[in-house]
Amino acid sequence: MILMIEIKGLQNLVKYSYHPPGDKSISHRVAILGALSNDWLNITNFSQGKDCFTTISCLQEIGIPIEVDGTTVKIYPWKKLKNKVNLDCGNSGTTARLLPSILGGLNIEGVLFGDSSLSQRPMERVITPLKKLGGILEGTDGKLPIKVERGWRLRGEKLELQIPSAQIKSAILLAGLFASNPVIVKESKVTRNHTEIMLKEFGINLEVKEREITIYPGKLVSPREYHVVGDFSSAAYFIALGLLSKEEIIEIRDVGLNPTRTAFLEVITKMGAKIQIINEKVIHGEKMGDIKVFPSTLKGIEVSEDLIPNIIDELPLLGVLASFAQGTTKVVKAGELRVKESDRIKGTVENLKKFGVNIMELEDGFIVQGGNKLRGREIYCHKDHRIVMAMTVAALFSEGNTKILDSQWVNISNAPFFKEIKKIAPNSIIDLSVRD
Ligand SMILES: O=C(O)C1=C[C@@H](OP(=O)(O)O)[C@@H](O)[C@H](O)C1
Ligand SMILES: C=C(OP(=O)(O)O)C(=O)O
Repeated sequence: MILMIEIKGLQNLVKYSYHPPGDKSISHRVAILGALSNDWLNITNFSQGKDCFTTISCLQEIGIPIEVDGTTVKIYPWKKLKNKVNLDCGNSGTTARLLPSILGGLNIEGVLFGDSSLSQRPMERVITPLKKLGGILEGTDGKLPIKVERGWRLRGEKLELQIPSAQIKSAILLAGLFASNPVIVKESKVTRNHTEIMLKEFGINLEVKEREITIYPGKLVSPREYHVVGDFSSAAYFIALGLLSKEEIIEIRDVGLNPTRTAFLEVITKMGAKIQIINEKVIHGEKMGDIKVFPSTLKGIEVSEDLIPNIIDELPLLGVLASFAQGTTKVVKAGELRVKESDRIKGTVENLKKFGVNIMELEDGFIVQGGNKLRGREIYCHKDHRIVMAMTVAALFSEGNTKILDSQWVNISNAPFFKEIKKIAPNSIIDLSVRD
């Protein structure tokens, strides 16, 4: 694994067809629903991110028989689960926020904990709504560790969410599977809807009216085979490379195009990006297709507030693209970025400033004055995969060399990231890893 890298900027890029790894959000969910269905399930193109294997090892820890062979994951029916578990959720917010509902629903006592980053992230946002449904659980000052007790008696309630978060919505919907009556969740803004789509794929009766979702408790039925579409968020870095390149170099293949995930495409198109979507189809209710990316001259934009939840993980990358665009780009109402794996507003602003970008930090976003000429630097990405990948794009279009001190964190969502980057930028990546 590459631990520390140096990136030589402004080298020749090579034409490449990028197949992103399986979608991270969908992989977490299909592993969880597969485990709950208590039947066989063969999952192909499972995510290559460590976070999804964290979910798998937590499920194995509670007694679900799961075999992993590369990107194929086989889930088997189970007879007896453990009564009491300690679950290490590592760096993964999705794991820590979705699994309390599973422990409660399956009547397992447990403690969920995580690494130093995850231990700083807010958990009250799932604890409070789960308690309203009848869940018995407690956090530690609103954070991890979370202690889940046995004996949940979940009832149907209508919950209105103030924070736009697919993880909170999904925690409630998963608890709804075990409730005595239908559970209704009303979102303040549309967030990614993979849980809703997948629950239907597993035979659950679910109604969606605008931002209001009703789940009718029921037994999950395994589809037996599930192919995960390519991860749009991983593809975004490669789309950015294709836009900034002087020549046409990138085509993205078999990528998820669920509209609640692709606000990045909407925003960059408004900035002047030339892209073409082809070969669209739907699998397991999820839209997918190929994206052709053409070199583009970009202009600054004010990102619409309503789109923020659907572009949230791509905002550091948008900061990078805005650095090369003409004019001003403004991102506001994105305070959620401060409570991700790191403070992503700080990490984006601090690092782009090092590259020489004219960027200003706001409480809930940032303002970039475009038209910058970037210069390579030594940077630290606060052990955050999305910051490492965004800054790699910046480094490839900077003069001189950039050293990324903590590049290994890409493995959280996309372990083969640098292997793939080397195929597009063969002379740009120098591996500085020190191995024993
Ligand atoms: O549900 C999910 O799979 C995710 C939801 C988002 O988090 P929030 O729910 O906290 O917005 C996103 O940032 C994260 O990468 C994955
Ligand atoms: C925020 C992220 O994930 P999680 O919340 O699952 O840690 C992410 O992948 O950018």
